[in-house]
Parts: sequence; C-alpha cells; structure tokens
Amino acid sequence: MSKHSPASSTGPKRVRAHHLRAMKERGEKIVALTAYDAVTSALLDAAGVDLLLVGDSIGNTMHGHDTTLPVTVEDMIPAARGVARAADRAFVVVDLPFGSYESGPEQALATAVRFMKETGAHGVKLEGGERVVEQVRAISQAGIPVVGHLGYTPQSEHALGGPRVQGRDDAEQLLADARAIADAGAIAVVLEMVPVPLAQRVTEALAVPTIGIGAGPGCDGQILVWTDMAGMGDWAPRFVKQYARLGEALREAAQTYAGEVRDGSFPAAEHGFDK
Ligand SMILES: Nc1nc(=O)c2c([nH]1)NC[C@@H]1CN(c3ccc(C(=O)N[C@@H](CCC(=O)O)C(=O)O)cc3)CN21
Ligand SMILES: CC(C)C(=O)C(=O)O
Ligand SMILES: [Mg+2]
Repeated sequence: MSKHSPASSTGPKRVRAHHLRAMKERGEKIVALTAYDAVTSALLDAAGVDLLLVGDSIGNTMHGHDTTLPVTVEDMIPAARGVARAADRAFVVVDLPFGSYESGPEQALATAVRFMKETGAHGVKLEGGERVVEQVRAISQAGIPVVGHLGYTPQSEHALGGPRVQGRDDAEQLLADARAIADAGAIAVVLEMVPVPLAQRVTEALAVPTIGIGAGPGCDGQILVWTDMAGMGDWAPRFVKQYARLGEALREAAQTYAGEVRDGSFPAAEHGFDK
C-alpha cells in the first residue's frame, strides 16, 4: 500500500482520462467529490477518491452566494491550483464558470487553456448538450479532457425554473444531448437530477462513463458536493447522504477553544517557549 492507501488497491497510481473509460468497461464505480482547496484535496485524495471536481459550487459552498452564476475564472484559478497541487492520485477537473464558454468554441478553448496552463488540473467541465458541442469539440481537439454536465444544470437555473428533475418529458432530448457531447469528444458526462431509469438508459447508450448526482445507482460513478456529504452546511439537497457531521465537530472544537482562551487554560506551559 502507498502512504495514501487508496481504497482501490488495483487502481492506477495516478488516475488519468483513459482510466475512467476503462473503469466503466470493468464495471468499477468511479468515486468523485468536489474540492475547493489544498487541505481538503489532500484528505479526499488520500481516501482514494478517483476524481476531484473543482466545482463552481464554490460560489455556494465557500463564497456565500445563492447560485453559481457570480463565480468567475479568477475565483476558480486559485482553488483549482490548490486542489491540483495537493492531489497525488485523483483526476482533477475544473468547472468552466458561467460566462466563460457560452460565446463559442474560441472563448471556451481560451478558458480551458488558461485553466490547464495556470492550475495543473487535468481537465475541464462545462454545462449543456447540443448547444455546446462546438465548445466540447474545440477543447477535446486541443488535447484537453472535457467532461459534460446534463440534466439540472445550475448555471441555467433561471431558464430551467429552479432546481428541478430534468428529462421527465424530454427524455429523447437528454439522450440526444448526451450522444452529441460524447461524439464531440467528452470523456465523461455528469447527470444531475435525472430520473433513475433515464440515467440508466443514458449510461447504457454511452461508451464514456456517466457520473450521477441525484441520478440514481445506474450511473458509472457518483459525485456529491463534499460539504454536503460531510455535514458542513445547515442545508443540503434531498439527493445527498450525510456521511459525517464535520460542521458540528468544528463548531464544538471552536467552542471548546473559546472557553479555554477565556478561562486562561489555553495556552498551557507546553504551548509556550522558555526563552
Ligand atoms: N451545496 C451545494 N450542493 C449541491 O449539490 C449543489 C450546489 N451547492 N450548488 C450548485 C448545484 C446546485 N444544486 C442544487 C441546488 C438546489 C437544489 C434544491 O433546492 N433541491 C430541492 C428540491 C428538488 C426537487 O425539485 O425535488 C431539494 O429539496 O433537494 C438541488 C440541487 C446542486 N449543486
Ligand atoms: C455538483 C457538481 C456536478 C458541480 O457541477 C459542482 O459542484 O459545481
Ligand atoms: Mg458545477
């Protein structure tokens, strides 16, 4: 075992784009979480998480916004840098934020190139189907692994009418979108808030892996926002399972610290210097 003890002992030393496809073919689930900084990246990487997404959910989780819409390229770059530097094994993907790729393939490629040059990440992700095929093609043809994102796409929340399950009445459109971005070179597709049977159908239709979030067990992998699954916030979407109560643990630690500072029991002799 390496010092990082990856959960999958047969897995690669460093997860690369082609491993994700191979994992789908072998029926091995792809384990993904978001990360927004080096300290968290190191912990999740050591746990054996295969893919770390520097999500534009950083807007909600770290920057106090209500949506992902205000997140900028300048917000994403230092976050991606921290995550990429601290991950020894995981494949690191960065979200292209709202406004950084919609104008066309030239804008999308310029943003993707900037992320690859300036952060050390291994790939990028963008939201949308047929409307962004030219963007996916341009990024892919430049040799940059690109991940798609279909179903509930939070950057379009005002057009979609809020966080709603997608593809109930337009399953064929979602399937066409998935095929279009896979054909344009996407290495994987995130499916967010898609009915379980439709996510299963898309997964069977594509050669590249699907990574689900609120899309059921039929996907090739699963992703969650790390602060949701670790119980850091006071709210999480219904599709989240909470695996820890880190928020409570941190609040209690800070309360104990505050009490000890106030009553003078911290710092003790061993925390100081004699000379
Ligand atoms: N912390 C966090 N977790 C996420 O999963 C997440 C983000 N932020 N930000 C970006 C997007 C936005 N996402 C969201 C945002 C809101 C809901 C939501 O309000 N869901 C309601 C109703 C869903 C329904 O129609 O049934 C829920 O109760 O879960 C879901 C996903 C997923 N992503
Ligand atoms: C929820 C995932 C898929 C995402 O796009 C994000 O965290 O920004
Ligand atoms: Mg995102």
